[in-house]
Amino acid sequence: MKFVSTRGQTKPHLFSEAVKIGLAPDKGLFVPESMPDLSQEIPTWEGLSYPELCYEFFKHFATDIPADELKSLVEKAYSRFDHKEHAPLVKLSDKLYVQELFHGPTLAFKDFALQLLGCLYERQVAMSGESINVLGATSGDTGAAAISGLLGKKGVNIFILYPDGRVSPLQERQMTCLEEENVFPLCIKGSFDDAQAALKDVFGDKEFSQEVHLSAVNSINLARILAQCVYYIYAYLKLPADRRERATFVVPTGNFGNVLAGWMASRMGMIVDGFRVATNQNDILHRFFDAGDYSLGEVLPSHAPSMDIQVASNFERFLYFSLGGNAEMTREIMESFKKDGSFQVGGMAITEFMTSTRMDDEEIAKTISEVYREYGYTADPHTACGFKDLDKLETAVVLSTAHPAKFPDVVANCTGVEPTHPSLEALKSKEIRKFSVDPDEASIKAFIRSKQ
Ligand SMILES: Cc1ncc(COP(=O)(O)O)c(C=O)c1O
Ligand SMILES: N[C@@H](CCOP(=O)(O)O)C(=O)O
Repeated sequence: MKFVSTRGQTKPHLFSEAVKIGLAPDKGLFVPESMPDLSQEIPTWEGLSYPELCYEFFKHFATDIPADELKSLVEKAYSRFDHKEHAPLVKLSDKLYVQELFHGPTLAFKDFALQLLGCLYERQVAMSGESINVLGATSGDTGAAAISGLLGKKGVNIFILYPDGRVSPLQERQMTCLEEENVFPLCIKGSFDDAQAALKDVFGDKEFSQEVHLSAVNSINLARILAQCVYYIYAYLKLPADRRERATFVVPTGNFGNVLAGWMASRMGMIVDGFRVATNQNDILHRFFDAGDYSLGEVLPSHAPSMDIQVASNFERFLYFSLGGNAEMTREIMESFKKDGSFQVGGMAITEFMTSTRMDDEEIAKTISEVYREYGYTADPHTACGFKDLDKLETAVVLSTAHPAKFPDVVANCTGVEPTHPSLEALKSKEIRKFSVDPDEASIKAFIRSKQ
């Protein structure tokens, strides 16, 4: 299996090479050259453990990694989860399920991909003998998960950009209360979009990328998306057989990596009724799926800070596939979006298979209270965005993307009970260590160089 760029100006790469590069040199995103048809295999995976399922899935993509090595990488990646099922499916009613994706080391769904990516990078460093510099941008959860996935791995420096004051206090502590010399939390003035735009400019400098062996941990990295496909298939196989094809996955959405992963799994043969993109008040994606309007607005802080995003990276992959793999058109649209901050849908079909909802802060708070009262279930503010208009769906699987204890204040206000988690409690007495940088290419490159 090879991977090509959504912008069509990069030669096809094998899995390990595409993972190492992260962003394609033509500034596009890597995607599989063709989608494997897994429709016959998926039913045979019923009953597999999470790591077993992950291995079966990755065999189709990581074709340049020997099978026994891939198996042990996957086993190691999922050894630090605190639930034996890793991604348990909780039934709230006959028609309503929640898939809990917060049982990894940093209590958010990002752990599923970043624990694995950490192991893939460790293998790469061991094989090449070259150190790497990992650069990421976060609105709260990717940063902590990336640091956890890479902690203690030899030959890796970690630089994480995040918007100062716009992640939850405990999310910030997860990134900054560490004593490791090779971890650099970099706060910037501005929004996550500013951090992500600067990061893409840094990756866009091919010479610099090669000079410092730069690697990506955001969902621009194709390994992130592929790893996230697995829990959809896991949930699908845990549903009663007669509900599977009637199910809609409801996905709290920001950078569009999570829902894209599910949608890709469906294109490989996981037959479901559809996907629901659930946004907070930063609703560019809702406006697109609802009315075909893809135009930038200002990023507004919300109760669900990790979804305070307007420029969703993975929308480019969705565009590429929806345009039938037309890289030239994808490139033109993305370039004009960068210039004008909007684009017209034109001939692109928006299907009922991907629908959307939006919630403002008032609705998020109301929903956390209602879900707690009605089902005795504590939803974090991101997960809460998924609980809208569910009566319109035959069967809903809401992805629970973060542990409520990461956002204790808003949850306690809505339920009367403060959610806690021992790993977060332990951080409260530790010292914060962070660095300030300007969110521009030159300042970030200078900082990275100064740490070589
Ligand atoms: C808790 C939480 N929920 C949902 C999302 C949105 O996921 P995605 O960016 O993949 O759309 C994020 C951030 O990515 C998050 O951290
Ligand atoms: N919400 C994310 C934003 C980055 O998304 P990613 O999936 O591209 O890493 C975060 O928590 O940082």
